[in-house]
Amino acid sequence: MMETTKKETLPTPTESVKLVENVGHESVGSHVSLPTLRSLYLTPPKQYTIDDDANTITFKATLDYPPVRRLKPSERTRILVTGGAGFVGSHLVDRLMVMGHEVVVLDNFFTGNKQNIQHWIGHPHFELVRHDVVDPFMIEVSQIYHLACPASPPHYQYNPTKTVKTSVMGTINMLGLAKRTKARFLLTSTSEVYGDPEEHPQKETYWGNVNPIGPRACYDEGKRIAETLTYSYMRQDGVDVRVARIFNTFGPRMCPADGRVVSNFIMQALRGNPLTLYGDGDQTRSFQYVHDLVDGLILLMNKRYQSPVNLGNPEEYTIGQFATMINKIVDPSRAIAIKRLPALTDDPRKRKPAIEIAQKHLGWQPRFGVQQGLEETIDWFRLQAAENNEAGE
Ligand SMILES: O=c1ccn([C@@H]2O[C@H](COP(=O)(O)OP(=O)(O)O[C@H]3OC[C@@H](O)[C@H](O)[C@H]3O)[C@@H](O)[C@H]2O)c(=O)[nH]1
Repeated sequence: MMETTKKETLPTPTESVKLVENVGHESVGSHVSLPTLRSLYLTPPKQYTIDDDANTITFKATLDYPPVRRLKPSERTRILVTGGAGFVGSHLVDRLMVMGHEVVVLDNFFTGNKQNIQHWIGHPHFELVRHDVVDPFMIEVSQIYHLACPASPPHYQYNPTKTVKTSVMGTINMLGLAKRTKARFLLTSTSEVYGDPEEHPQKETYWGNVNPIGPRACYDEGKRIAETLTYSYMRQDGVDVRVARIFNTFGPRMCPADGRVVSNFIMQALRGNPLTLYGDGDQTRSFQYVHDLVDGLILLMNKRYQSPVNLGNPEEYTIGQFATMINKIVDPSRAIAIKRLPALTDDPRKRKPAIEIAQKHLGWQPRFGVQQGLEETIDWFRLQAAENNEAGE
């Protein structure tokens, strides 16, 4: 069923409308200008040439790597990022590389994409290993950012047993590595540990309302046990741990077909198709731009706070409002068309982070308004569509 709705009124964004030009925090060396980061995904050097007559594509080696900060060897840290070729992982890798550190990426490329970190391959500070964290991995590192796990509901529900194994065995393996090497370990947990919350906004002290046998359980129970494992290794073995509970995040390098609301709505609007709204569209989410999340993760790793920390932008929208917003940015002249689909099982009705802990203990709060983040993300999706067309992919 397709219908056309009238424009909905959007809530006033809580963020100032001043555009963000710099990200990061000098206290942990993560500060960098936004144009520097944008050059890594919005204007990457073309790494192929096309011969239309012969119908061939020729890939080139990268000649110039992006500049990285000059650190003394004693200041440079060897950092492992699991899931480093994924959406969030690759932005974290960009930042750690630009900061001047040595970065080792593990990825099984189930949802990650080599292209996301292509611009670092061959760099003397960078290593890429195709590896599944379900199997043990040996290396000497000082910090571990453990991101590896599919995060989009259709991806993590595609093979739920594997998702549980990734969270449980993957986290045991990485905690074992942290224990042996005395590396600091950061788990990327999720707002999904709160399930369909009965407390709003969600504070870190809330224990959640999770259906342990539903279709989302492989992910939310998987991450809950990953948190349990993390604090068990801390108490039992003295591992120095950090836990980030990440709320809905969006940005360039989201997989256009990953099935989450931001990529679905943007792709549908760009193609001139109706936007698919699950259920009544009154369920809410709070969306943060990926650079804010990366700022928060690096601060968390480098500060001393060991309890879980919410990282998210409290700017809350109903999904119906969000559809209107995306449609308007993509094409202000187009009346929105909505295709209503049945509500998903166990879909949380509302979600919004309480961020007082991050503000107090990390000195972090989001800087990007949703509007600026969406504009940049839509620019990137447009670029992708043009490039894929050209490369015939
Ligand atoms: O096309 C769509 C896609 C999604 N939706 C709705 O939009 C809302 C958000 O859905 P998403 O799939 O983007 O993300 P969810 O909030 O359900 O899960 C996310 O939670 C936090 C993270 O850990 C993960 O990235 C992801 O699991 C849901 O209510 C969903 O039903 C639509 O209405 N239409």
